[in-house]
Amino acid sequence: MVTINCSRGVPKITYLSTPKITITNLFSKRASLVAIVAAASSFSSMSYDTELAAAKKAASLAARLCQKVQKELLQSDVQSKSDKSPVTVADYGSQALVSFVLERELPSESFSLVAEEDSGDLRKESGQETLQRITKLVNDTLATDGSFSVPTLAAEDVLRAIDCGKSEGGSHGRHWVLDPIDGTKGFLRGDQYAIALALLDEGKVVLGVLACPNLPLASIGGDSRHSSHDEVGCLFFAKVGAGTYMQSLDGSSPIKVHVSTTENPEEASFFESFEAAHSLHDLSSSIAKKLGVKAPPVRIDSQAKYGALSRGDGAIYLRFPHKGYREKIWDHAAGCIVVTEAGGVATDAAGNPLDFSKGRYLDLDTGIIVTNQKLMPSLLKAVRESLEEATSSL
Ligand SMILES: Nc1ncnc2c1ncn2[C@@H]1O[C@H](COP(=O)(O)O)[C@@H](O)[C@H]1OP(=O)(O)O
Ligand SMILES: [Mg+2]
Ligand SMILES: [Mg+2]
Ligand SMILES: [Mg+2]
Repeated sequence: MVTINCSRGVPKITYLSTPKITITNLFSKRASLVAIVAAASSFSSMSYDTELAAAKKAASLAARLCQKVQKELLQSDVQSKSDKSPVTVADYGSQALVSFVLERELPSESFSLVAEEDSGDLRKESGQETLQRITKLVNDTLATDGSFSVPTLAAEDVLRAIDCGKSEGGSHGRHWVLDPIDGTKGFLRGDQYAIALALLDEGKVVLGVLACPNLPLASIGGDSRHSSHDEVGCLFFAKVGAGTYMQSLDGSSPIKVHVSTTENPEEASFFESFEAAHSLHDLSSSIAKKLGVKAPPVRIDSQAKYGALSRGDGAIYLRFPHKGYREKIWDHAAGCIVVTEAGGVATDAAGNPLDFSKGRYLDLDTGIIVTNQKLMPSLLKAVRESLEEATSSL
């Protein structure tokens, strides 16, 4: 529902849930007309087509920047953040680029971005050389897209674009959610990583885009053989109620994708983090064994796992971070809609849906599990039993 409140002649529009328009305290006929036109145009944009096009463009350009850096990776491009996790010129450059492109492409919308990186270290004396390199990378990448007739961005513009990502998100209004490089450790190893961008509207994920520059276009499922000749670079995108599509980052026609429909755990393979520090591999293998999964785990970095799952490369994703780790919304928002619109289910270890409306962090029980609708009940049972066994053996 859209409510228009024109108490002082200025129409204020609030979205509620069902498609009905109410106009309260109208001041004049003119005000009411303005209000109805504004509501109708805002309402029609609820198809999120413009936002999706902008998100695809932003993530594809960011992927281009990241690919360039990964090819030329220099030791000086890697810094350590205060939590000791790595950050590269590509993480910063990707965030600046996505922030800049979204604002440019959607000038009529108020812009709120919840993103991983901030410019603190780049504003220090020691960060100046890195900042110059990032600024050049962003400008060079923008120049590869003919549609930006912008003058060259200055270092200060880049810092400002990065810092747009400080929003707290929440359950009201619209917020973009960005991980500029998800799986930085995979990126540094030359393996999988993703640029993950989603839009929250009133606390719900309404669209998501995952750019996975190193993911083969062909299946990476259990039995698939890979060769260095495999074509790589996938762009997954999903819109609420409209399904999930995949195209190549080079711009092939999108194809609709679906999760695996297997009901038989013996046929199901499962994904988990490459990094043992990110997820408890022993717990996953105990769950898989209980469930009857025969294939060994497929270990890859980043939300590329959600993308691979959405096209049926495997049937299950298990993620159990070590005690004390708090999951951030940018690590799951895009992946979650990509997999759910492809027919999958993503919950915490207790079976609760993931709630992206609580700010920058996800507030969840123990871990994240993803599979198809048919396997979910038996997966939840196996998770519960394995968690009970793990607790009783402490
Ligand atoms: N100690 C940790 N435990 C769990 N996840 C982590 C940890 N440190 C970083 N991450 C985040 O986990 C995600 C990668 O997960 P995966 O193991 O599935 O590749 C990334 O978002 C990564 O952040 P980042 O975005 O900085 O790379
Ligand atoms: Mg990081
Ligand atoms: Mg991440
Ligand atoms: Mg990241």
